[in-house]
Amino acid sequence: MGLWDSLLNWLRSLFFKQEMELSLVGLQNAGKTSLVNSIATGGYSEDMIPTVGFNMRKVTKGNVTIKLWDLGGQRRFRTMWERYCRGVSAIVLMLHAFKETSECLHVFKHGIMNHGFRYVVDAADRDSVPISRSELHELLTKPSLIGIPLLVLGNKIDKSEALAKQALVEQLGLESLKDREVCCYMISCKDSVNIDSVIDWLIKHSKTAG
Ligand SMILES: Nc1nc2c(ncn2[C@@H]2O[C@H](COP(=O)(O)OP(=O)(O)OP(=O)(O)O)[C@@H](O)[C@H]2O)c(=O)[nH]1
Ligand SMILES: [Mg+2]
Repeated sequence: MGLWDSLLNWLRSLFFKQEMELSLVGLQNAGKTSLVNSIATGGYSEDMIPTVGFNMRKVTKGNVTIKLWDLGGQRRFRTMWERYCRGVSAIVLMLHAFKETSECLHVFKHGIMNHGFRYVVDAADRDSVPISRSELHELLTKPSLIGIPLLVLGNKIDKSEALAKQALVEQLGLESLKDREVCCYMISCKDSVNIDSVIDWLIKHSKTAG
């Protein structure tokens, strides 16, 4: 980048500061805190501690300061989601979407957990799409959240059992959401797949600071 371009960018950043606030919701183990780390530093770790309550992180990308409310996904924290979604520029729903294979169903129907088996998923993972669907639709019925754009992120596409985007959109019933903008990306925090698209989407939804 030339000196002139750098100077222009610097001037632009002085005059066009943007800011946004968003809330990350989704079941436990979906990868919400991993996404925050990925956006903030590009780092990734297998050893994550479940979020208790919530964390707030501020991340700056170019001219945009993003205030992220990273909410705990365990059942006892889900009643807080609505409070932290009020007035934000966007709601981000994250989930790990795994398809149910016939072998997988067999394992669960017969209550066998064979650790040599290729599709070893725990019960919470197996149910994550239907539970995410009902939590999402319940959240979005709240009058305080009408019209807030929704970004759905299907995480962990590095895994072979990950669902395809179309299947995820259908299983979450996203097409029935008519009162707001809805967008969906399939991502991997582990392999940094589509994290750039997520950041671009967020930046497009920021507002000029008042
Ligand atoms: N394979 C794979 N694992 C991931 C990915 N993203 C996150 N994980 C793993 O998923 C686990 C849970 O990640 P967290 O970021 O703590 O999940 P969370 O949604 O913040 O969970 P709560 O805070 O309990 O709501 C961790 O072991 C991560 O390493 C991914 O893209 N691929
Ligand atoms: Mg977390």
